[in-house]
Amino acid sequence: MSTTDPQDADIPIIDISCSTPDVPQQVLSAASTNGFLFVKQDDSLLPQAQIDAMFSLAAHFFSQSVAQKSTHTIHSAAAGGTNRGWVTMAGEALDPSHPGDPKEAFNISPPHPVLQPLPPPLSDSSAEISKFLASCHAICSRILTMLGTALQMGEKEGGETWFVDRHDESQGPSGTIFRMLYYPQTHAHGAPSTSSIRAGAHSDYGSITLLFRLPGQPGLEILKPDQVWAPVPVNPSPDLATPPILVNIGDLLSFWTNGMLKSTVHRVTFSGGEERYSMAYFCHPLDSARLEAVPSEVIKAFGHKGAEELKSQRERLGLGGRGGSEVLTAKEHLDRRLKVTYGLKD
Ligand SMILES: O=C(O)CCC(=O)C(=O)O
Ligand SMILES: [Fe+2]
Repeated sequence: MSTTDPQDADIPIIDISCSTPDVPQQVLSAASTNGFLFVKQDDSLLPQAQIDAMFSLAAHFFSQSVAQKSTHTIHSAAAGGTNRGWVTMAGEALDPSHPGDPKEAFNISPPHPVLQPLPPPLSDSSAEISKFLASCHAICSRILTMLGTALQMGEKEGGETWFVDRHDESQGPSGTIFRMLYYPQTHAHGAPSTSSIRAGAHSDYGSITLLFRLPGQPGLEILKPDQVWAPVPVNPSPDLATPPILVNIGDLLSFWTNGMLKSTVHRVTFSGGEERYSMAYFCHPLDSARLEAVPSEVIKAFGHKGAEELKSQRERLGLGGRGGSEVLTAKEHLDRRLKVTYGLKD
């Protein structure tokens, strides 16, 4: 696999704050081409100051000692349980066929109704974190509604809010998780400096992901259909004062749409001494949501064109053993993925 010119990622920038009728169609088109789109940053969606504040908070947290960070180790009771808390260097492998990723993370789930226990300095900013998560969810809901509109979801079955209804956090628990990510200087932290892979090749587990990155800290690449890795620029347009939010489709929306929406494989790669921060909001449906085909004429017309891709995706994710067609719930699906990522035993 080779790497090509940045333009090759071919990801459109869409202004979802404007509600002209063509916007849902643009979102669907991007979601079913590369599975990636840039959402133009707009303070009415999420003030830039809030994004900046979260990055500062993350930098402060990760700068602490291992002893300070490990009081809230991932999956521990102190951190609020499964998939919450601090992931140490190489503590997970997004591509399980490779060693652990040389990065750290801190996972925060949305308040139910209060936030999980947090260590300093995150604990001093609970209100800001909750506000940020709520804004992220509102952006995801807007995109999910647009997808419902463009897919012409059956009115009798719920219409354009079909997806949003299944992501209504007031109705129960979900796998939604916000991750602060830190990719330290590899040579300074004893990680393997020979590899430039900082987050192994993977597709995201949930419905949609919002990714926040910093100017001057590239590294994300997507795998194009011709098996070429294409870099995704942090800011794709000189006209934009701040980087847009990168949105990508996860496995669940791909399953849900018979493979019409693309859950594209991506990775983070960069070599050498630089450190890098990013933040990802992984939006998941309610745990109880069933991953069955959705009531959409558009998906029906798409038919089984995505079947091959979906089959290989199921195999890649180790889901083939259930006959390939058994309907999973969102929670069953997520539990399987987390087990593989963290190397958890039954
Ligand atoms: O750090 C990044 O830019 C992307 C990370 C990512 O793809 C993930 O954590 O799922
Ligand atoms: Fe990802």
